[in-house]
Amino acid sequence: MSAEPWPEGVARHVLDTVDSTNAFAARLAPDLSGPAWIMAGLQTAARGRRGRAWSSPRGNFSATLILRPTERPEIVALRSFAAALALRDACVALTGLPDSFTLKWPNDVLLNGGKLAGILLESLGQGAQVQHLAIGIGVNLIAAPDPALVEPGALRPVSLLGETGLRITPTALLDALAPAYARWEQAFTTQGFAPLRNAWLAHAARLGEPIRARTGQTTRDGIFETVDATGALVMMTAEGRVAIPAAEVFF
Ligand SMILES: O=C(O)CCCC[C@@H]1SC[C@@H]2NC(=O)N[C@@H]21
Repeated sequence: MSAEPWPEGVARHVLDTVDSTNAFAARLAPDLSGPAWIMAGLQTAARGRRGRAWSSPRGNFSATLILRPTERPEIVALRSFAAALALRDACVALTGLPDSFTLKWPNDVLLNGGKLAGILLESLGQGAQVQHLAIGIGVNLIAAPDPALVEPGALRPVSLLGETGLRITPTALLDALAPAYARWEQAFTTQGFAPLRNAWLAHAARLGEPIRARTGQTTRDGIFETVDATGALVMMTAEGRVAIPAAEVFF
C-alpha cells in the first residue's frame, strides 16, 4: 500500500481484459474531462516501441495515463522522463531497494541491469497540436519474456519477482505510481525540464561509459556524456560530440 494519497482530480479505470490500455485510452480520450489512469489485468494486443509487440500476462502491470497537455509536441514528449522517474520512485518505495533500479535513455527502468519495464508515449491530435498524450507503462512484476524472443543485443528482460523474490500486485504499483507521477508532473509544469533532467542523470545507467545508439540505418558508438536540455542523448564519438534526439540505445 502506498503512503501517498491518490492524486486529486485524476480518474481511475480498472479493466479486466483489454486489447491495449493505450488503445483503450485513445478511445476514451474524447469523453475525458481530466487526467485518467487506465489499468488492465490482461492485455491481448499490447504494443511496444517501434511497432513491436509487448508481452503482458496477468500479474504484470499494464496501465496508461492519459493527459491533455498544452505545450508544443517536443515539450510534451519530455514527459517520458517524468514517467520513468515516477516508475523508479514507485519501485523503490515498494521494494526499499534504491540501488537496484536505474534508468536507460530515454525511458526504460532497469532492475539489476535488466529491462524491468517499458514506457510507450503516444500522442493523439491533429497537425502539430497534441490533443491527448497517452503514457503506457508495462512492468514485468511476476514474469519477463523469454530472452530468446527479444531482439539480438537488447537488454536481458527481468521480472521483479525473479530478481528480488518480492510479489507486488499491479494495484499496489498503481497506488504508488499515480502520486509519484503527479509529483513529477507538478515539477515539470512549474519548473520545466531541469529538475527531471537532474534526477534522471542521478540514476542513469552507463553514464560516462561506452554505448551504441542506433537511429534508422545509422549506428554510432561513443561515450554516453549526458542528456541535454532538450532531452537528447549526448555522446562523444570518434567524430566528435553528437546530440541524438531519438535512437535505440545498446549497452
Ligand atoms: O517497448 C517498450 O519498451 C514499451 C512497452 C510499453 C508497454 C505498455 S503496457 C501498457 C501500455 N499498453 C500498451 O499497449 N503498451 C503500453
